Amino acid sequence: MKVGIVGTGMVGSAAGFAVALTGAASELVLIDHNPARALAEAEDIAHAVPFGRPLVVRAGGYADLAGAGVVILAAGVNQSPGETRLDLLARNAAVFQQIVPQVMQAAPEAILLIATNPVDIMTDITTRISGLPPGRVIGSGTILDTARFRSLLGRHLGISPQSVHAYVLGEHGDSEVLAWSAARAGTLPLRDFAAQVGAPITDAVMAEIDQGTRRAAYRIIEGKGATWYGIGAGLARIVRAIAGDERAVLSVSMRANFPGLGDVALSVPRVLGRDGVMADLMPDLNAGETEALAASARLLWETAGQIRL
Ligand SMILES: NC(=O)C1=CN([C@@H]2O[C@H](COP(=O)(O)OP(=O)(O)OC[C@H]3O[C@@H](n4cnc5c(N)ncnc54)[C@H](O)[C@@H]3O)[C@@H](O)[C@H]2O)C=CC1
Ligand SMILES: CC(=O)C(=O)O
Repeated sequence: MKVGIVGTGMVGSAAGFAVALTGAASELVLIDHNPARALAEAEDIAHAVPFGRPLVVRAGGYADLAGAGVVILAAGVNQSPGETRLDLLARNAAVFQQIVPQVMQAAPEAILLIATNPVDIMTDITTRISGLPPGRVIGSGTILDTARFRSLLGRHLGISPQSVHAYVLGEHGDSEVLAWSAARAGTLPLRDFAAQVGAPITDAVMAEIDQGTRRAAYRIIEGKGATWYGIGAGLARIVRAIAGDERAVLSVSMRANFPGLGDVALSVPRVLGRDGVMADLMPDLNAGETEALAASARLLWETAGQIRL
């Protein structure tokens, strides 16, 4: 499958690198406002191909997206230390008003995969600008937060994150909801597994994992200016699910009806295949998690409502 990436800064190039190593695509086209950057990233990623999977990589313009199955949108500004993702909205909405029509003109059949922050609102905006069915405009949403949650739970339990089945829901941002009550490890409910291995989930453990997940981006940005490896791998994972028609269950963002509110883009676990989102799966939540998810949805709905297109 041909994959395009618009915005080849840290996130876009990390996604391209992960696609090259995992074989999620057969052809990669890199586009950036700064053509020299796209050219340099294409050349650098091409040098990883002999160590990865067969792939043709090149820099190009929008017309080169023709025939792409997925186009990743990672263009725009990122957070400076102390900024929230929502602080980026006005600047990145202006960027998307410029790029989405050009992508649509060149590749009307493509599934759009949004990484730019605030990713849920950018997914909402892209759905509205493109006119595509919502299931074909996918935000990376909480795929990264879910990976962070699983990684910390796996470390606490002494098992691989691949054996942890837990999700982060709602906003990819400060109001996100860690779905503790639906979490499982191996075949067991999380707390039963934790008791068996002598690593109980105490309030202190929950607080530490919550902050470790929710505040991860802030810590990394403080230390090295931006985050890119985790999201690059997450974007490649989504591309692979689509390209292989995998029907994989991943927590991603999409504009959909939220009960009692209306249409809003946020993350729940969703089934992903060749045509994009095939189904939404709402985990069993306790009362506190249900309330937190409704609050996250309301925040996103109100913020998206402020954007005039
Ligand atoms: N969804 C997620 O989980 C994550 C999202 N992000 C977000 O991804 C976005 C990109 O972050 P970075 O790659 O670190 O930023 P970056 O500054 O390294 O790269 C952004 C790229 O976008 C390009 N660009 C800007 N305007 C453009 C336009 N009109 N057309 C084409 N290209 C344009 C720039 O030239 C630059 O190369 C940010 O909004 C960041 O917050 C970052 C990490 C995780
Ligand atoms: C920057 C960002 O959104 C993240 O690393 O979660």
